[in-house]
Amino acid sequence: MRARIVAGNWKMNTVPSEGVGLVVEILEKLDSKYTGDTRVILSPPFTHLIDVIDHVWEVPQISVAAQNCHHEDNGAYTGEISAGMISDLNIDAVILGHSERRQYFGEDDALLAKKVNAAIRNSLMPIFCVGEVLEDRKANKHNEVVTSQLTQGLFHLSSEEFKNVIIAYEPVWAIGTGETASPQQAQDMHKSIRAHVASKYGEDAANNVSILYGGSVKPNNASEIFSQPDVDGGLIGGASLNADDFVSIVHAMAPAKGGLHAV
Ligand SMILES: O=C[C@H](O)COP(=O)(O)O
Repeated sequence: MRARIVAGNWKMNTVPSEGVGLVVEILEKLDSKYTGDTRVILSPPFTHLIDVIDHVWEVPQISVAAQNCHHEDNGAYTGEISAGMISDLNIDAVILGHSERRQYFGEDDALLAKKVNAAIRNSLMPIFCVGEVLEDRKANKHNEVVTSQLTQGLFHLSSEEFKNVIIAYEPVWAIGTGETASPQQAQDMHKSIRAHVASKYGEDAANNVSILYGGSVKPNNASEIFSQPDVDGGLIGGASLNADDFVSIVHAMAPAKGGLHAV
C-alpha cells in the first residue's frame, strides 16, 4: 500500500531562527511524538537542514527533504551542494524538477535525469515534480507534457530504483496563484500519471508509488483534493509556512484511505 504524505516546501522563506520556530510550532501542534498515519516531510532551505533534522529525527513519521541538489557528487562547482552532502546529514529526500527550478534556473529534463541519478546514488528519495503551464492546459496538451517529463526525467531508472521515488503533480498555473486544479482535474492527471507508470514499471509499481498534488492547497480545500482516489497527499508551498494551516492540511488526509509503507 502506498504512503500518504503531506510535504511542506518552504522555498526560499524564513531565516534559520524562524525555521526552527516553525518546526517547533509544527511539532507542538502535531504532537511531538506524532504517530499519525500520514507521513510528514519538511523541506526547509539548505541553511536550516541541520537544525530541522535535529528537531525531528526522533519522530519516525516525519522526514526532511532538501529542495535541490547538484548532479555531480563533488568537484569545482562553487556554491553548489551535492546529494551526498545532504544525505550525510541524515536527510531522506530531495525535491527535484520543481517548476521554479525549471523556469528560473533553466533545469531541463536531461539535467533532472542526472540529478535523479545523483539522489538515488546517495540514498535520497527524489520527490520528482511535473506539471504543465497554462498554455499547455488550454491547448489540451497537459497529459502529453507531464508524461514526457516523466519519461525524460525519471523513466531511465530501474524498477528497483523507481521504488524510491515520490511523484508530485503541480500544475504551474496553480502554484502560488490561489487557483487550484479542481479535484477532478487533479484526479484525472494523477490517474494518467499512474497509468503511465504502469506502462513502464507494471501495475504493482503504479499502485505503490505515492503521487502528491501541489498548487495552492490550503486548509479549506485539502480534504476534497485528498479524497480523490489517486491523490496520495500534497506538496504544500505557502500554507506550509503557517503551522496551524500546515497541521490542519496534514489532518485533512482521510485516515480511511489506506495504510502506509516505509519511506
Ligand atoms: O512546492 C510547492 C508548490 O509549488 C505549491 O506552492 P503553493 O502551495 O504556494 O501554491
